[in-house]
Amino acid sequence: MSSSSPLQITFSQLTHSVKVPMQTGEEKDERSAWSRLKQRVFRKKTYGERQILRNLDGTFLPGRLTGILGPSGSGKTTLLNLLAGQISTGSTGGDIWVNGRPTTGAGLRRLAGYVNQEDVILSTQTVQEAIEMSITLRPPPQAAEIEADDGLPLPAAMEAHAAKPAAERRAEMRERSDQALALFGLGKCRDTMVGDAGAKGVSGGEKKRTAIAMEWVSEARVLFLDEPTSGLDAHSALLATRQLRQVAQTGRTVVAVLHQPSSEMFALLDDVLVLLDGRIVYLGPREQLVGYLARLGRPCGMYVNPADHLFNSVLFAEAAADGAADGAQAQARADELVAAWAASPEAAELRRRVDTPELAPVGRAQFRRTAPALRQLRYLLTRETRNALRNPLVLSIRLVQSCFFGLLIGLVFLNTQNRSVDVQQQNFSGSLFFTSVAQFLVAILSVSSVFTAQRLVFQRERRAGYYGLPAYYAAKNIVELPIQVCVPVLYSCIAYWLLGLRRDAGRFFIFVATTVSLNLCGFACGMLLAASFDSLATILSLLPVVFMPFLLFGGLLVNTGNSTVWLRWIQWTSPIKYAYTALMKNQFVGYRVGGQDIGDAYLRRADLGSFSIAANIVLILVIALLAWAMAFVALARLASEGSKLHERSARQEELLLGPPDERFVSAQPQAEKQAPPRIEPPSLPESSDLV
Ligand SMILES: Nc1ncnc2c1ncn2[C@@H]1O[C@H](COP(=O)(O)OP(=O)(O)OP(=O)(O)O)[C@@H](O)[C@H]1O
Repeated sequence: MSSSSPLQITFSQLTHSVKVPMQTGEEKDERSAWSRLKQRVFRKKTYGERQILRNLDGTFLPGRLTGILGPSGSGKTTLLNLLAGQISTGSTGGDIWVNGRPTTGAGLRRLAGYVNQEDVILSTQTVQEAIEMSITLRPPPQAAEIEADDGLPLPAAMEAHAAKPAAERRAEMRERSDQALALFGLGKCRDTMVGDAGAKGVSGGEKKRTAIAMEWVSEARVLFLDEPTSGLDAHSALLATRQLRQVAQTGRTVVAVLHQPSSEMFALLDDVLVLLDGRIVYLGPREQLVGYLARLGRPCGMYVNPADHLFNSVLFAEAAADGAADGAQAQARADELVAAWAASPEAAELRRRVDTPELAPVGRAQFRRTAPALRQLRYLLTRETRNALRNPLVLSIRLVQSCFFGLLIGLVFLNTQNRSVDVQQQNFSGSLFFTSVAQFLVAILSVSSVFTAQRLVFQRERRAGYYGLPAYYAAKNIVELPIQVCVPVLYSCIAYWLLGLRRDAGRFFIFVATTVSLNLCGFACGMLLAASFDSLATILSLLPVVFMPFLLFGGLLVNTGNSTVWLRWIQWTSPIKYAYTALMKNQFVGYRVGGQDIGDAYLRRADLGSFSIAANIVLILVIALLAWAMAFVALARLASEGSKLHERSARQEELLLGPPDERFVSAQPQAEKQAPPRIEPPSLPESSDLV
């Protein structure tokens, strides 16, 4: 079955460089401070290329755990991200192959699971829910699909699985998540929420293992992990490495960047890649590293951790000897180590492996898949609802806030209808303006603060292929909708009657419709801001710039008919103005006090335009729709930001499914091509083996 085929990743002459601003020497001149400032501000910045990875040749083998080691800044994360298709900045050169088929990071991303340093998981999910989300939204290939790779049409095979009764599929999912919980030692905390800095949940180690388990259950045949043990205590780090080794032993290709592995952790590695200054100084079996270093004249003592020896006595030899690393000396040492590696028999053996890779076919069932859109939507609706309910503080603050504003405005302008004509005009217009401003502003702030906190989760999940943007956006809006309706309804029920606005059910419903539309508009604008800027601080500093013109042209502060002509257009962009106009017309059209018609005359003086109430409400909704659409586009950009997620994805699949590169086919005997080595499906270790 090709789904069990091992995947060997090979790369040759891999380079990566980024543009960095050039350091121009500061002149020690006698020019005035002003001249120096001018020179600084107006000087044209020049950029130079910085090579982060330099001509790397290597291979990662299936069934083996490879550890990438090296000093900070040596390019470990860059290499991992490049292969996992997580980099879009800079320029990349060289070749990458999977089982001899040419590909790029974008192609590998269709096959590989990726765990980054941050372990971003929605904080209100429990460990079990997070793992089950991965199974539901990124279902592993079913037996039928694997068979399909051997001949049957794949869609038919997928349909066969989808046709299984829901209960049966649920039982399969539960069984799979139980296996993951056992394998990664997460049984004890299965029902604990993941948590975040604000609300403590599982421990750092458990969170990391949950992130790994989420990739494991998706059955990706390749796993890239960036520092899966950082921040863990020695025992948890060892446990995590042991689990990675077990995952590798099921035939998967596992590559992890490791920092300072202990001797026990080091002993669990099958292969080691040592990077220095963006170049390889060793790549091969772990057990041969010590012998190799001894041949370089750096023998490792019997009771010394080889990883410590590597760092302290080989990579940083000069620093150890002299107490400080001189730049030129360090460079010379790096050149020497790279040259020694290039001339070594180990490098020749590696070259042979690079030139004669595994050629087993890559199957369609090996590509990572996302569940059908409807299943995504159903799942996300449940998750978003659960998330809202598990954040009762946020929900209750919004409701309490609404009551507070309703009471505040109601009590300040209590029973305005019993006051004199002048006071009524002033109080009603003031309170209706306050209503418009408060409803709009509170909606913007509440949604942008909540969503900026979830931005990273969305970005990571979207990139990891959990769901499509339409399903996410629809679920987010559907779950938010009742809240955006309840908040203004609550406000209206309190404020309308306390204020003494016209006692007429029709007018009350118009008041509610206006505040609800305005809330929805504020919600959409908040989403747009949160999708466009990455921090709440940026949004808060930008908000006055956007908000003040809306406020100024909101209808109360400036009589637009008499304002500066070329600035009047701003009023047509202001949802506050439309809401205020609708509320004012609702109150003042035909409003009579003691038989005297005071409403229409007042409205004429206010010069709020000729649009009807309905037209004003429709215009608020049009702005809301525009902001919604723009927020969708901003989210789409956010999801693909920093990655070439969809880059020629179909073309990459085609290449991976196609025949191996000619150069490898001619290099290997015919017999090997016909009968690729087969790795049996994973057999799960007993959980008791793990600790
Ligand atoms: N986009 C970029 N622009 C400029 N420099 C970059 C960029 N990406 C990486 N670098 C630089 O490339 C070098 C390698 O970075 P990388 O993150 O791969 O190192 P690392 O070995 O993973 O380090 P660490 O162990 O500290 O995480 C660093 O000096 C880093 O500053």
